[in-house]
Amino acid sequence: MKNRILFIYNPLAGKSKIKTWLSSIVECFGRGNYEVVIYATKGKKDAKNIVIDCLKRESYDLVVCSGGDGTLNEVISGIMESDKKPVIGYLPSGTTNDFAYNLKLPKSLPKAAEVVLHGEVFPCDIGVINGKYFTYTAAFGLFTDASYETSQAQKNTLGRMAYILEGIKRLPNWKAYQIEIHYGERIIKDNFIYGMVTNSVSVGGFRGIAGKDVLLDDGLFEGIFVKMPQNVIEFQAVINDLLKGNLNSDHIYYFPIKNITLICEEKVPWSIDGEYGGEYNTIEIENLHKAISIVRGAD
Ligand SMILES: Nc1ncnc2c1ncn2[C@@H]1O[C@H](COP(=O)(O)OP(=O)(O)OP(=O)(O)O)[C@@H](O)[C@H]1O
Repeated sequence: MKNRILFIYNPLAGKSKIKTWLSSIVECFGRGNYEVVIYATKGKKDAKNIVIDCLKRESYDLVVCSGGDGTLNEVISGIMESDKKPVIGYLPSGTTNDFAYNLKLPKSLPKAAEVVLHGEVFPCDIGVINGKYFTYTAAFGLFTDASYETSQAQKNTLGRMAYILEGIKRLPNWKAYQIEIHYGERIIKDNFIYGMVTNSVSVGGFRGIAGKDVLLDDGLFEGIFVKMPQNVIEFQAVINDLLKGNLNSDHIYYFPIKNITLICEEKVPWSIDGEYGGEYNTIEIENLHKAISIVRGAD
């Protein structure tokens, strides 16, 4: 009997790059002796629902998705909510593809399809934030709403520049949240303009933003929380430190996280893997150690 691939792609992700390569990808899977079941997503949550539905009815050896970090999040969430846990393959075709950078995947989609068939399967940590899964980042504050409020049309025209322009528009309106952070035995109370819990060397296309110690399977996330600057010069210095991954700054709390709770009197909007994740007073985040199996490329 042939091995089976469930292949889900977002036809609008990035600049609809997938449409050029669809046939080459299916041919590649065919050469690998796989039977391929294909779905194009039609909107939000579609990828997640397809995974849950298909895995309920049948068995697949691989679930492969093509799209950006949002589509990957939905596929992983679908697998996390299913009883079956097939290996995940990823063909990055989104705008920034942050998580793909961790997986050392080629930019060429047919080459990434070869990696899906012949790469290394490795167990990867996944995050859960108030019951929702995340692959590589959960964040609040400065710029984070740009990640989900930038329109697909803008992204399709300008690529990653669309996110940067949306981010710049928000610069004059930075806001601080008074938050109590509980992790391990420690409690931190401060005013924060930005916070991120991440498992990625790249966030928003900025490489090295989470420091040099990122491992996807160590059971730990990197936590980065930026205190409110006192003036514009301090603000500029903090942004520079953050974007350069200079995290040993007096303005930044930076520490490893297994579990964390954040409490704020006002509701804080969160971005989860670059999509809108809801607004909360209390946030609980946990690292689910080696919860999924995903294919990665070689160095
Ligand atoms: N046919 C569709 N029409 C509109 N939205 C879709 C469609 N298919 C999927 N989506 C939604 O679009 C969102 C963003 O998609 P995705 O992450 O794949 O691409 P992207 O935004 O271009 O890439 P990136 O996340 O790297 O910026 C996802 O949350 C997904 O649910």
